[in-house]
Amino acid sequence: MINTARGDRVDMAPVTIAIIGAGVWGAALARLARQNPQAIVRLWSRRSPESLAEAIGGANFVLSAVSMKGVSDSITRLAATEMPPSTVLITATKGLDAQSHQTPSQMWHSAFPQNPIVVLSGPNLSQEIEHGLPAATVVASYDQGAAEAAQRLFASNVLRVYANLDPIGTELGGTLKNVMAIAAGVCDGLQLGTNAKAALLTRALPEMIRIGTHLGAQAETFFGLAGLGDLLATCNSALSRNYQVGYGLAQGKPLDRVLAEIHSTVEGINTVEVLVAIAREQQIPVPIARQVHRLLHGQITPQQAVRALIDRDLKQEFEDELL
Ligand SMILES: NC(=O)C1=CN([C@@H]2O[C@H](COP(=O)(O)OP(=O)(O)OC[C@H]3O[C@@H](n4cnc5c(N)ncnc54)[C@H](O)[C@@H]3O)[C@@H](O)[C@H]2O)C=CC1
Ligand SMILES: O=C(CO)COP(=O)(O)O
Repeated sequence: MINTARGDRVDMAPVTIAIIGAGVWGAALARLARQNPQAIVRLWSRRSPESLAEAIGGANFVLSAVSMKGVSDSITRLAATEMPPSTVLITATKGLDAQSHQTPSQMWHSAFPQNPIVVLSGPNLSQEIEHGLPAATVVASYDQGAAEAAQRLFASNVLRVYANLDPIGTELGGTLKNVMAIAAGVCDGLQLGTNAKAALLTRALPEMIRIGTHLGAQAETFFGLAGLGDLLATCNSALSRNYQVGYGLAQGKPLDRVLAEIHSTVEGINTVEVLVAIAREQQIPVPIARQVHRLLHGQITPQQAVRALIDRDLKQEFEDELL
């Protein structure tokens, strides 16, 4: 049991964390880590005056909060430093690699097989975190000690942190829900109502589980904060950039205009490509993701996407589910 009441850490020695990627999520995570009086927090970006080697020097934790497109490059940069194998690597990216279809934690593990790898993911809209609103998140690792160290580091009176032993499931919950958030934005943008939204989110979860378990996740993880929790947060918030994409498309705007207006990372756009490719190869039913994919490629209108989902062959509710 870890005592973190009111942010006090009775059992914690000073620790240093270097955060790579000073986007909105990296900045919010730095703010969260600074809640811990025992933490020395360094936030590094490609524009920082100091080198990456200097930024990570003596760090107990190195956390990557770069977008998916920056993960390979960040790995290459870090590999050129002399990071010791004891450094705990935390990944907070929600995406899938377009070429290898790997998750970020799998990529980090391939590059640094000796370092403990922790995934940090949950229903954590950065703007709410920046406003100091309370939230909960998950740190997951095959190395329980590393997950618990990350838990002690981030737990505070504004963040409740749970640990688990399923990094892939934790990571994929946050990644796959981005595709569903695009669909949810369409649903709200078309003003389809609460019944339709409940149906969409309920059917989204087994779709995420089918792909997630194929990729090595445990099904039960999708019922936790990093799965259902993040699905609910992202699909119900206009703060979500993925949701904003769906909402904008439902208003008849072209995708390039919607993306120009958002002017930030929208991971669901690339994730749906990987998700649909895996589903095709493995013949995994992902009807919502398929419609999102067709919509983003301009092959159908938002209205046609809704119609296509409703017109599917009738079936048993749990016929091909894993649960
Ligand atoms: N914003 C949010 O509410 C949350 C975001 N995330 C995830 O965190 C990741 C980052 O998202 P945001 O910070 O929101 O996006 P952002 O667009 O604000 O920042 C992305 C950051 O990645 C950096 N980056 C990109 N390529 C890089 C490279 N080659 N080397 C070094 N840095 C590079 C950019 O410079 C930028 O600082 C995404 O995977 C996102 O899904 C996760 C939880 C919450
Ligand atoms: O992952 C998030 C919240 O948990 C952020 O969602 P967006 O990337 O859609 O803004």
